[in-house]
Amino acid sequence: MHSNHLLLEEPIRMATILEPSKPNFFPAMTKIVGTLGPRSRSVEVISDCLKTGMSVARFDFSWGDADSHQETLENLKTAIKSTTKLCAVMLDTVGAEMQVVNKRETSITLKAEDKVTLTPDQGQEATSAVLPINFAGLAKAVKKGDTIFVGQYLFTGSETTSVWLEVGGVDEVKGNDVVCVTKNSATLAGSLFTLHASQIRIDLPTLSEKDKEVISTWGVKNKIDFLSLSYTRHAEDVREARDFLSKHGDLSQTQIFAKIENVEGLTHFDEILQEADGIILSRGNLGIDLPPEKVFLFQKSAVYKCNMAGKPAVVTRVVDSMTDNLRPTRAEATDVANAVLDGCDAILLGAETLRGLYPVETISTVGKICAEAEKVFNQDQYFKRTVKFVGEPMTHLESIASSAVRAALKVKASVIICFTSSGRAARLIAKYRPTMPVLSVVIPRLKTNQLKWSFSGAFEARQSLVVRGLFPLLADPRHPAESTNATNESVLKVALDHGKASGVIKSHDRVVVCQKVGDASVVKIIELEE
Ligand SMILES: Nc1ncnc2c1ncn2[C@@H]1O[C@H](COP(=O)(O)OP(=O)(O)O)[C@@H](O)[C@H]1O
Ligand SMILES: C=C(OP(=O)(O)O)C(=O)O
Ligand SMILES: [K+]
Ligand SMILES: [Mg+2]
Repeated sequence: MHSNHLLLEEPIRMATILEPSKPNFFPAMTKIVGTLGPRSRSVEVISDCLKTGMSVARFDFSWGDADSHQETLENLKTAIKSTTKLCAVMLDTVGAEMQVVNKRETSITLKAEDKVTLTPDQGQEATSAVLPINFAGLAKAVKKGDTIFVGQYLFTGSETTSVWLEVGGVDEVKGNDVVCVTKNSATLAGSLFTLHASQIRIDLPTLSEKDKEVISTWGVKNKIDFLSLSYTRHAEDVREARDFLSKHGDLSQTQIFAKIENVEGLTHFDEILQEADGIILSRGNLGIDLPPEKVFLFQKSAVYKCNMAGKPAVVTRVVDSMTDNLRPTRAEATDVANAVLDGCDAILLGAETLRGLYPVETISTVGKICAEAEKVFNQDQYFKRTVKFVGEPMTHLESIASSAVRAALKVKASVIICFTSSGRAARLIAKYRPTMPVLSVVIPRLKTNQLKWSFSGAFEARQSLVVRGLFPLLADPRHPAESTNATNESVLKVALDHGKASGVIKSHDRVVVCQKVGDASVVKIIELEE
């Protein structure tokens, strides 16, 4: 992989573009989050998704009930066991999402220039003249000329099932109803339609009552690794969610990924990033809230800020057209590569895996594009920029982490092995974007919550599955966290054996190891014999 590293900033021979890539033991360093749903819930399909490279499964509670999501999760567990591929679980909230209430799930045809009334009266039937919605405050939030978008859940933008509406005049806002003019003809079809009013403050809580209920039941039961906090608009939203999680046992360890889905979230990005464990650039919704010509600017600056903060950045909605097609458009294929070059950690697939015809092929295609882009990622420039940003004096751990990456590059190591308990050291290494994989060896710690003793480590290992370049390995709890030379050596041997078995480490390879010896953090370079 790193042996045939090209630099885009240098003239490359065009013919080298066509050279087939060497197969890797893993599909890509960039991670893939797959939304599981009707097309991706059998053990067979999920197993194939895992084998192809999905490392986080997203359960989106905007649709479906807890029982069906539970069934899918049980299938995921079976698939994890049989494939021996690790996968983290992400619960995605409904949040401040406006939805059309269409109980009978009939399809509704709307014609351009016709009028349609949005009403909070959920007792009414959805027809081409009236669309009942789940939010009473719309009439107060919008004004004449505002734009409202209605699309199928996980709308791709290219289907014919979404409409743009324009809010009519003052006289057209009647009580809580909003009369709009339809701007294009379309047939709304699908099980759920979501509504998006452009650049408007929607006075709905970020954690809805349903979200709280789902987190405290489904979330607790399944010890979710990540909470994907839809429509995060302020840092306070993250603090409230954190506070809620902390009252639910194991969920105090759940990481919160703030989803930036509208201009309000974008405006408060810096403070949200400080509070959150990671960011999801929710380009589906944000992409219709922002003028199209501004979307890339948000992406580039948000990913940069996440990188400098050492927090994972997840980009959504990359290959919508693969929902119904085996090949992405050239624009989409280029977009995936650009997200990797921008520095993202993971790609989140929505409709493609949830209801698409080719969930496995999509993961495979996206993984291959990511791997190609990683080969030309300008690591040198990135590394220097990051060191400069951090400034001096660095914390000891940051200095150790960046030195490990530098040493690994200089000696052309095939992997970096990092011992960690909290996951902090491994994340810091990943922050410097080494070109080689990082095996993060998570050493369990014995902990107590006053009621019982248990081992830490499982959350920490799974949570690294969203970080670019990190490949976790959960050490046997019999290896105590208090490192002595003897335990360090025996754990290192396990990690090396694992690396050799999976093909990432070969004889005579150099390996950089980051570990504590006594009280001192050290970076050592070892050269393997046979
Ligand atoms: N059990 C362990 N054995 C050896 N070294 C460790 C262990 N846990 C962490 N380290 C090393 O200690 C330093 C601090 O890492 P960090 O991930 O912050 O550890 P912790 O989670 O224990 O605070 C790093 O150099 C890391 O590689
Ligand atoms: C992933 C997104 O959100 P949702 O949870 O609605 O799919 C998005 O808007 O890109
Ligand atoms: K959602
Ligand atoms: Mg969204």
